[in-house]
Amino acid sequence: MSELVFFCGTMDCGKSTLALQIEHNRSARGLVGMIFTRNDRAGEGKLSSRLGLVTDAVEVEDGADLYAHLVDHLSQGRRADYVIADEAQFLAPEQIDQLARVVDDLDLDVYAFGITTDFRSKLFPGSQRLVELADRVEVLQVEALCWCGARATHNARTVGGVMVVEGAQVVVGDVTGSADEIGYEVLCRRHHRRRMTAATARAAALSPDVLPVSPG
Ligand SMILES: Nc1ncnc2c1ncn2[C@@H]1O[C@H](COP(=O)(O)OP(=O)(O)O)[C@@H](O)[C@H]1O
Ligand SMILES: Cc1cn([C@H]2C[C@H](O)[C@@H](COP(=O)(O)O)O2)c(=O)[nH]c1=O
Repeated sequence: MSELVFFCGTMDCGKSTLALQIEHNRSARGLVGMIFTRNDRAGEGKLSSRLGLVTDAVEVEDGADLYAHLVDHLSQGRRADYVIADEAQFLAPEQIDQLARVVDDLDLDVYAFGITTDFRSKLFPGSQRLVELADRVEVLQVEALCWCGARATHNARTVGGVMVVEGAQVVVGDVTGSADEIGYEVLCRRHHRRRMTAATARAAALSPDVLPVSPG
């Protein structure tokens, strides 16, 4: 029985790496995948991981019908034995419904990868629909860590290392942004709630206000 599986986690927890491994293992056995992505940091039509691996993919445009894309592809006599959709948080809810239809009507496994929540800890609409429709939701086991050492569960957006809570839901970026750029940092819930990033925690620790005062 084919499945719609949603592999999720914070940024930088290895989702794209796992997508590339699934692709590698299946193609090594002669299977052919249809790979979708949207807004990958490596550019249009790419699925990339921070480990340096990258593969070509179909860039999903606004309004694209993913079910129709598969039907067209197959009716031209071309193969697709399974489907991978990376950065699935950026897909529209209707596109997730189309992926579920690919599973049910075309009998193909669909593996979707994405972050569940945005920088304000609100669900992305595409991820919400995946949680609603997936046969299985798998949280990645290679956990990213907060600066405090706890498991990171939330994604913070930063400007100059300071967490921001205003702005558009979608801003493509990385966890290694330079100081004055918009970037991201993964945090535990406690530090996300307190808006305490690695930079602000370091600054607080260096502040004279929190240095121990010697008596006398
Ligand atoms: N230099 C490195 N050596 C070993 N592992 C690395 C290195 N750089 C990144 N990684 C691993 O890659 C993970 C990020 O993988 P990636 O697939 O790009 O994440 P995601 O798609 O979830 O954002 C990191 O959590 C880490 O485990
Ligand atoms: C939290 C958050 C993230 N994004 C963007 C930033 C990256 O381009 C992707 C996540 O990619 P990854 O492979 O999982 O690291 O999402 C965003 O647009 N809005 C957000 O709130």
